[in-house]
Amino acid sequence: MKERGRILQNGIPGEGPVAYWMNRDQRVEDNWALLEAQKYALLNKKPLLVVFCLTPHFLSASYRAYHFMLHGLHEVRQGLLGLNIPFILLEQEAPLSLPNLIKKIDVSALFTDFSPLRIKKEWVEQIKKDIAIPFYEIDAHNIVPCWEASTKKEYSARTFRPRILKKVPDFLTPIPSLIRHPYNETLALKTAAPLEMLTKYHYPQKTLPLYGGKAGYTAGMECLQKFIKKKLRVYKELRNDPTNNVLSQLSPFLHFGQIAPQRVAIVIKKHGENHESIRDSVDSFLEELIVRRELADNFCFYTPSYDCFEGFPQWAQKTLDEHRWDPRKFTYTLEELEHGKTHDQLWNACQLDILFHGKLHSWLRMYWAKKILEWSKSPEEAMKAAIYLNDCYEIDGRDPNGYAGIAWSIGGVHDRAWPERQIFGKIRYMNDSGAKRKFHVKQYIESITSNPIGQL
Ligand SMILES: Cc1cc2nc3c(=O)[nH]c(=O)nc-3n(C[C@H](O)[C@H](O)[C@H](O)COP(=O)(O)OP(=O)(O)OC[C@H]3O[C@@H](n4cnc5c(N)ncnc54)[C@H](O)[C@@H]3O)c2cc1C
Repeated sequence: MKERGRILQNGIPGEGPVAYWMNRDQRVEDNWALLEAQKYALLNKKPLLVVFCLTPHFLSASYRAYHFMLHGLHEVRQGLLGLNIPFILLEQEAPLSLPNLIKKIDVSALFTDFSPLRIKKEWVEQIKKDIAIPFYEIDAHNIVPCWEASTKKEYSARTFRPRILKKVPDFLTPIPSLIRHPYNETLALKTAAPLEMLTKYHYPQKTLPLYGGKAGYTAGMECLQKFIKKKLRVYKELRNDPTNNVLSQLSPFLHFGQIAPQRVAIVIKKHGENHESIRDSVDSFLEELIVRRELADNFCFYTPSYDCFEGFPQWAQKTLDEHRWDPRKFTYTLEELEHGKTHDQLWNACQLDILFHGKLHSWLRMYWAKKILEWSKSPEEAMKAAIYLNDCYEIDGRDPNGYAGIAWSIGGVHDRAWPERQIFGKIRYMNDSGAKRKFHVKQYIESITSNPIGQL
């Protein structure tokens, strides 16, 4: 089998259980990091436990994101209990209190999943300093581990596609199941249940929860089945039409790792093999799920400043600098943007869609971010505003896909130079005439303004 993990630190194993620090991949099923931790524990005849570190503030996440995540973790805890694997929820200064726990119960080896984001990298470095046991990282979020897919920052999907597609057959393999763990860990530790945490902390209260609390592995797999049954057939043809939303709606489940991209790819591919007539739609969906999604991880992994102007390619920085002082016909404050109070009806509807529903259609996300560039005093300000709004309100925000998508829209990342114009320079421009050619703009606006279900 191909290696999906790497050693973060060698060390001297403790005498106690093996621990999996669950972070980005919040599921029991199809989780390579948990599977590897169990393999190690079985080999060494050790108990196994899972630790989740809860921080009441995470980037700009609001209550809606915590609500979705904690419901998913509730299901994780139940699933682990049935497999004789304790689930520990660490609070206080989590995850920096993880080394204390490791020492207290003499953990023999630590496993974690992979994230290319700065915050996780910093946590890993801090924890490495404070522990002396073996520490492993497994990429359970990408089909091809990020460092295997490419060893450098890729210029675009065109350069990344052939590299990753060459490796996909080696990694898109059947996923084994966990077994009921045969070695017991009797913890003298009292640990809280995820749903208790919903009321314990005061999370940023900007939004109502979404999906009626329907989060977690079961809800994610139901969403996948619904997509296959009702929308996949027309995915390629209608994917750019927000009034006919045929997208999978899987991104919240994928973002929190409640379902595995590898499982989604296996199920979709199998369905395509059995239904030749929808082959184009299957290929189009797998391009998004595998190539575009893993390209976003590649961007964040190899670009320390993935959320800043400095993360843009040189040509984009140059052209934006040349147009830095171009007059702006409209500028808006963050508050005006946040409440959808601009002159542009379509943009306001997009922003209300984000506020009410926590998820904007793919095509509209590009339009939404590009207008923020057009109406901000500088590209830096535009990046800051777009990232804040995306991370705070989008249920799938705080994700490499979001940072790459915003950097694509505002800073030409993974794109090429286009004919030059005011403010944008050579960054690709979008306007509402383009939107009108693609879909019924008025119908979209009405569907949002007449159906508000969230609140500020
Ligand atoms: C400005 C901007 C902001 C974005 N912010 C986010 C974000 O915060 N979180 C997020 O997950 N995606 C983000 N995207 C990417 C994309 O818009 C979403 O992944 C998609 O809308 C999710 O809906 P879906 O699952 O129904 O999509 P589907 O079309 O059904 O796609 C299935 C999966 O493929 C992946 N995918 C689809 N499109 C892209 C893409 N362009 N880049 C990378 N992966 C993709 C996602 O994991 C998605 O869940 C952003 C794009 C832009 C332009």
